[in-house]
Parts: sequence; structure tokens; C-alpha cells
Amino acid sequence: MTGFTDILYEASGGVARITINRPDKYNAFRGQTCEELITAFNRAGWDKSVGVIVLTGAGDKAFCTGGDQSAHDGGYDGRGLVGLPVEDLQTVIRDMPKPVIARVNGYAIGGGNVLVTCCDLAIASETAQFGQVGPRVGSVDPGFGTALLARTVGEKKAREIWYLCRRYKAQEALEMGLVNRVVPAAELDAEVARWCDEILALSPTAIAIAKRSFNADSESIRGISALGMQTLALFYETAESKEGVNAFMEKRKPRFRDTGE
Ligand SMILES: CC(C)(COP(=O)(O)OP(=O)(O)OC[C@H]1O[C@@H](n2cnc3c(N)ncnc32)[C@H](O)[C@@H]1OP(=O)(O)O)[C@@H](O)C(=O)NCCC(=O)NCCSC(=O)c1cc(O)c2ccccc2c1O
Repeated sequence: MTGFTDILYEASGGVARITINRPDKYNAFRGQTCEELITAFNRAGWDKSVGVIVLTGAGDKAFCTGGDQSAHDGGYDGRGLVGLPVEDLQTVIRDMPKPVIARVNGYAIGGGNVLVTCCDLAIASETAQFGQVGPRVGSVDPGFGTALLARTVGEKKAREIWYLCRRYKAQEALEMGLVNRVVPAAELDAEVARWCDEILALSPTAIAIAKRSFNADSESIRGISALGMQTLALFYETAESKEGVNAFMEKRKPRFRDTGE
């Protein structure tokens, strides 16, 4: 498919591969990136020749590091409750009636970790690292990023991830249930291909029903997300939130408690 600037799209042999192609930004997403991802997921999701979708990042440094902080100057450049249609992107991944596999080739940080959480399955390279950074940069993903993460890794672990903003190695992500499999970097593509082949050999309708059934049980999180994003829009206007972004861009520690919020 042509016309994309921020992503790559290819579909063959029953597999659609969607690649965030911003390696110089560690595959962080801006509004344009989200719009293109949504278009690509809709294309792959309703293409009957596609049975499984693989989401990944270009290069070997990052899967995705969340919102592009260099485009975050008080308001993102796209639509959406917070000027960035992240809620649409997360739900389109869930709404696809076929499995979405996160091929995690490096950092899955912030909104990138939330994408891993929203994908049906995740296969990681040994070099991958995971984590949430919102409270360090004046942000939070108040929906699937918190509530679905808690269902995935358990309440205590999810709270640790958000309250301490630590980074977790691939093996730790496997142990907490955030990813399904960890392999050496050189074996990542072969492993992903094996999982795709196994899925493609099974009944697509049975899998679609299974996916919708899993989703139905956690669908209330969509409402939590909408409410949370509305709140986040107000938070982004505060000096406390802006201090987080400024500190990241200026490569210094944030001084949240000096902002008087
Ligand atoms: C990813 C890192 C852990 C890597 O650390 P490392 O020390 O290895 O490398 P550097 O820190 O020097 O980074 C290398 C290089 O990449 C640039 N970069 C990295 N991440 C981003 C980014 N997200 N945006 C822009 N640029 C990025 C970095 O500036 C360096 O560039 P140089 O030119 O200086 O070489 C580490 O980089 C890291 O922790 N990054 C922070 C990631 C971050 O803050 N992400 C955003 C969090 S908020 C978010 O994701 C988010 C989620 C949502 O769901 C939203 C919903 C709605 C609205 C907004 C949302 C949102 O913002």
C-alpha cells in the first residue's frame, strides 16, 4: 500500500505486517503515525486473505517508545481527546477479528508498552525492554495502559510498573505474562513466522469468536479509557505535565514538586 510516510505495510501469505518506520525517533508515534496505523489495521483487519497481523518497529533499537515527545509542545498534532487518536488505535487492534502479534524488537516504552498490552500475543527478542514512563514525563495512559495491563500481569505488578517507572528485560516480561515467548534476536522473525503459520492452519471464524469473547470480558475498559483521556486533556494543560515533557527534551530530571500544582 502506498501513501504512508510513518509506517510500512505489506501483506502476503496470509500475514499482514505493519511496521512503525520512525527509527530515528525510536519509533515514537505522532498524530500522523496513529492515523496511518489505524488505516493499515482497518485494511488488514477486513482483508479476507489476511489471517494474522504482525505489528513491529523498524530497526533493532525500538518496537515503539510511545508518544513523540518532540511533537508534544502543549498539544499533539492529530485529532483525538488529547490531540492524538491513541484510543482509536488501541481499540482498532482489539476490534480486528484476527490475532495481532507484537513482534518486539527493542524498547517497548510508554505508549509502546500499551500497544504490546493491547495486542493479542507478543513475541520478544532477548534484547527487548519494557516499561511505562508516564509519571516521569507528566503523562499516563488511563485505560488499557493501566486496567488491561493489570489483567495481563496482575494488579500489584501493574501498579509497580506505573508507580516506579522501571524498565524490565524480556525475560522478566515473559515471567509476568506480558509476552508469550522470548527468543534470540536472530531468531525473532522465524519464531513469529512459526506462530503465524500455526494460526493460519486453524479455523479463522473460531479464532475470531474467541478474540471477541476475550474482548467482551474487558470491554468496559474502553469506557474507562474515554473518561481517562478526557481527564488527561486537562492534565496536559498543567505546569506539572509540561515540566515532564520539557525535562525529557532538555535531558534533565523533572522538578514536578516545584511547579505548584
Ligand atoms: C526509550 C528510552 C528508554 C531509550 O533510552 P536510551 O538511554 O537508550 O536512549 P535516549 O534516551 O538517549 O534516546 C535515544 C534517542 O531517541 C529519542 N527518543 C526516545 N524516545 C522518544 C520519544 N518517545 N519521543 C521522541 N524522541 C524519543 C531521544 O530523544 C534520543 O534522541 P537524541 O536526538 O537525543 O539522540 C528513552 O529514550 C525513554 O525513556 N524515552 C521516553 C519515552 C517517552 O517519554 N515516551 C512517551 C511517554 S507518554 C506516551 O507514550 C503516551 C501514551 C499514550 O497512550 C498517550 C495517549 C494520548 C496522548 C499521549 C500519549 C502519550 O504521550
